[in-house]
Amino acid sequence: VAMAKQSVTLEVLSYHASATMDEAHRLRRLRVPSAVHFRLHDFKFDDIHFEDDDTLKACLRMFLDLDFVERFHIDYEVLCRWLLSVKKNYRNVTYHNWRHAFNVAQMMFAILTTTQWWKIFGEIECLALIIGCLCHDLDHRGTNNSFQIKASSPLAQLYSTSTMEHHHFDQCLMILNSPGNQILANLSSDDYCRVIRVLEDAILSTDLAVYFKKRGPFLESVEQPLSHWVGEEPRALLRAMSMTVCDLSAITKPWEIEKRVADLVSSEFFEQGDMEKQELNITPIDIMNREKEDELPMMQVNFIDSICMPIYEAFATLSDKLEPLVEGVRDNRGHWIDLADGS
Ligand SMILES: CCCOc1ccc(S(=O)(=O)N2CCN(C)CC2)cc1-c1nc(CC)cc(=O)[nH]1
Ligand SMILES: [Zn+2]
Repeated sequence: VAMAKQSVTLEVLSYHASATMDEAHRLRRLRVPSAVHFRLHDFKFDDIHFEDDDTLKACLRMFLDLDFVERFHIDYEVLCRWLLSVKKNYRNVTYHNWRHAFNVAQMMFAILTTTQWWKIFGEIECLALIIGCLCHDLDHRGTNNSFQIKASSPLAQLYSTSTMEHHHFDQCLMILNSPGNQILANLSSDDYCRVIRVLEDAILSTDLAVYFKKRGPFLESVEQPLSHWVGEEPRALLRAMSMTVCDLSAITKPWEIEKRVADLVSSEFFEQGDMEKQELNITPIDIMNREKEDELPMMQVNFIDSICMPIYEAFATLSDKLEPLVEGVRDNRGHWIDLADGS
């Protein structure tokens, strides 16, 4: 019986994960426009007018232009199925959905190519970073780590720290190992192990608690010459910080985009607050409490000052090509101040 149950579980897991054969077959035959057509190098990128198919084609374009398909002998139809499976394993939640992951991956692509930092990281680490961005919030339920603990959810029993981020990594591995989705199948075992190790570190680095721990040492090293970042530890630190820079990058976008995304973030926060009131019978923290909605603009100003500005300024110090990101944050700070003053 146990074996039977085990096989059923695996069946369900692999079915749930992998997209059907014909979806992948359909996607692989579509023409994939250029990165310039999709504006994938643009820091002001906006996915609002993208159909779901366009997001998948844009991901194919990123893999092709970063030369991953050639260098890692990735079977193209397997890549199509893997992308469909990743997208399928994002839930239809307000903010932490496929579109968020897609935008985070596009920002990583834009940074790696515009700064030429792909030369510092090399192909293996770039592959892990892009896979990490696409997978970093897999199966997000629209609730944060502290909610898992408060609700003593099954995930909190599995992982006591970085609860959601461990689950996202677990989901990422499950899809990478699902039949028909094994885009890393043709890597040497050394290369495979390196990708997985960098991948785990990248996804776990998207926990803001981890970012706070690592940011100090990073900010102290930004005055170092670029050669400093070639070293193993400095490179790992730069990768971790890059994940946060991409994860929070809506704050750098033109006001219309930032406003739209902040509405999604606050809606998801308020939905969690509602659940905490109704199901857990506790008063949610201010950022998740609808009754404090009028304080939202000031919260964003604090978010920018305490979390965002330091890291974007540090990145612009490392590469002046990233100055537009800092300008975007400064501009949005002004808009949030205006809204806070009720003007
Ligand atoms: C937009 C609705 C209000 O959104 C916020 C309110 C407060 C703070 S906070 O810096 O004070 N801080 C962060 C760390 N938490 C543990 C405690 C609270 C951050 C955000 C916010 N977060 C994100 C990332 C998901 C995106 C975004 O746009 N805004
Ligand atoms: Zn995220």
